[in-house]
Amino acid sequence: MLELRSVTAGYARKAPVVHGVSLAVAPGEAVGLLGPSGCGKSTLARVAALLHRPDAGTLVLDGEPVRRWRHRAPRAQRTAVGVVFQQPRLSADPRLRLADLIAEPLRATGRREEAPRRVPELAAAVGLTRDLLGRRPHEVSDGQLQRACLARALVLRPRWLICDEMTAMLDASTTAALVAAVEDYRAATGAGLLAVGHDHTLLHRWCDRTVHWDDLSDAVAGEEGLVTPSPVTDGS
Ligand SMILES: Nc1ncnc2c1ncn2[C@@H]1O[C@H](COP(=O)(O)OP(=O)(O)OP(=O)(O)O)[C@@H](O)[C@H]1O
Repeated sequence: MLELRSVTAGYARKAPVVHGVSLAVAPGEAVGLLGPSGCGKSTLARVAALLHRPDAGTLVLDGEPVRRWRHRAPRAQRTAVGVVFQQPRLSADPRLRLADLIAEPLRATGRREEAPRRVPELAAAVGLTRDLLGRRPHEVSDGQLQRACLARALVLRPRWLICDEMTAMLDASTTAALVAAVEDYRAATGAGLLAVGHDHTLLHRWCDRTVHWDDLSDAVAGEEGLVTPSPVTDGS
């Protein structure tokens, strides 16, 4: 399970943007998270991806509470989660050719020898042709770069995938191709998915269930006795 338990998070201790939010994704399950702009979905997605330490509450990955975040997180936890953001240009090193961008996590985890096999495999899975793999981000379209970012997110075979508005800036055919690539990956590996977005129609079609931001806070769930807040104890 990927469990967010009573998570409070934000950018200033005294003014959190996420207040006591709980959400669980089961292995193999696809959960869509809907909510208005600015409510805190991306912040919660970053907590789930171990990129943002919550002020309170717990992230539990496959039964293990996460105690350290970002580069301090244990490698096994860090690599269990793949993440794709809305704007590929903000998350892609402009100096890297797409092939190297896809292979980046392999190099970072000492597995660079897998790149010659994994990069072409993933390029085919996300619909990137060979010539595009030799180009740098400024030489490809947003859709092509997002395909490479999805391939990068999958290269370590994560058990959990977080797609934060992955297709928000893409046309219908690229959206369909990326969703199909995620679903093929999930069918092959049993990975769970948290897909964040605004597009009700897409998320309803894509996911096993969708949840709305307004229904996630403990103030709502607590009425049913579902959650107990627990403090973050360690790490940053
Ligand atoms: N790095 C940051 N520093 C300070 N405040 C931030 C930062 N990132 C986001 N915020 C603020 O936190 C709040 C929640 O932002 P977040 O991006 O999580 O919302 P969202 O629901 O994902 O919005 P959208 O759907 O528009 O992407 C917003 O008020 C935003 O201005």
